[in-house]
Amino acid sequence: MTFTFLGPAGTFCEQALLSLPGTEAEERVPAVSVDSALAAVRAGEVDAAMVPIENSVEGGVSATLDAVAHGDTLQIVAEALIPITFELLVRPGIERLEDIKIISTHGHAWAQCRGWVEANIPGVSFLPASSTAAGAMGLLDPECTYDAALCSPLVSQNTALRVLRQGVEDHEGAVTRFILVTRPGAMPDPTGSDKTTAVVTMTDDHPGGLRELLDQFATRGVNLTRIESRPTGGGLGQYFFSLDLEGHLNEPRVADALAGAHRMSADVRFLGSYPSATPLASKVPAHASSEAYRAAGDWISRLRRVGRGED
Ligand SMILES: O=C(O)C(=O)C[C@]1(C(=O)O)C=C[C@@H](O)C=C1
Repeated sequence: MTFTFLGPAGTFCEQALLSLPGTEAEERVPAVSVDSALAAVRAGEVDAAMVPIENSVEGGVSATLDAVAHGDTLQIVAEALIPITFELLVRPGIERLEDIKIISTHGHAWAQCRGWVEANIPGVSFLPASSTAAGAMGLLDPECTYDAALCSPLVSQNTALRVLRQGVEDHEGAVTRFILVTRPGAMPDPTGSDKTTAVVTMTDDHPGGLRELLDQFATRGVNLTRIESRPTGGGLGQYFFSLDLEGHLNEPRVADALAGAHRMSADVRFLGSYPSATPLASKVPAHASSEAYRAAGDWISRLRRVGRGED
C-alpha cells in the first residue's frame, strides 16, 4: 500500500501513521496539506492518508472536518491517538530565549503552546507553517527569516537542530486523534469496540432540530463521543454536524440510529466504522443490544405472520 500524511518527515501525522502495524515497511509520501493528502487519495495516487481530526486542547481540526464532509466520499478505516509534547528548536546562532523574535509552527501547535511562549518570551511573533516539522526544517535554511520552531521531539532526534526547551506545551497530557482515510471500499469488521463517523446536514432551521437529531442516538442507546457544527459555506447560520459515535454500522442500534438521522435530515454522509483506539466509554443498554433488536424483530415478524393468517 501507499500512504500519505501531512509532511514532511517528523510531523505528528507521520508518527500516527507509523504507530499502525505494518506501515513502516510501506511506501510513505509526504503531503503539503491535509487537503492535498485527501485529494491524493481521491485521485487514486495513494491508497490512504493519515490526517489529524481532533486535539484534546484545541478541538477539531477544521481542515480535516471540512475536507471529509465535502467532495467525493471517503472512508475512515482506522484511528490513532498520539500523545503531544512540543520542543522549542532554534536556528544556528540563537542561544537564549531573549534572542527569539519570531517562532514558526502549525496553527494547532501554536494554540497549544502560546501560553508558555507569552510567559517566557513575551512579545514574540507567530509565523504559521504548513506543519510543525515544516516549520522546524525551515530553520536549516541559511536564509531562514524566523528564529525558532515548535515541533515534535522526533525532529531533534533526526536533525542537528538545537533544542532550547522541552515540554513547552500549556497542557500536559494532550492527545491528538488521527484518522486513516481511504476511498470507499471494504469496511473493517466489527471488533466489539468500534467507532463510527458521520456528517449530518439538517433539512431546515427550526426549534429543537438538534435535539431531534440527538434523540435518534439517545433512544437507541448510542453514545456520541464528538459532535461539532461546521459552516456549510452556504451562508451565515448554515451548518452541518460532524459526529463520532460508539458502535459499528453492523450493529442494529447504530444502523437504526443512522437511519433515523437519515429520515429527518437533508443528508447523512457515512464516513466509516472502524476499531476504536481506546476502550469504549459507555456500556450498551440492554434494550439496545443486538440480541434485543433480534428478539424485537422476531416478535414483529410473528405478529405479521399471524396477521396474514400464516401462524
Ligand atoms: O504539524 C504536525 O505535526 C501535525 O501532524 C498536525 C497537527 C494538527 O493539525 O493538530 C497534529 C498534532 C498537533 O496537535 C499539532 C499539529
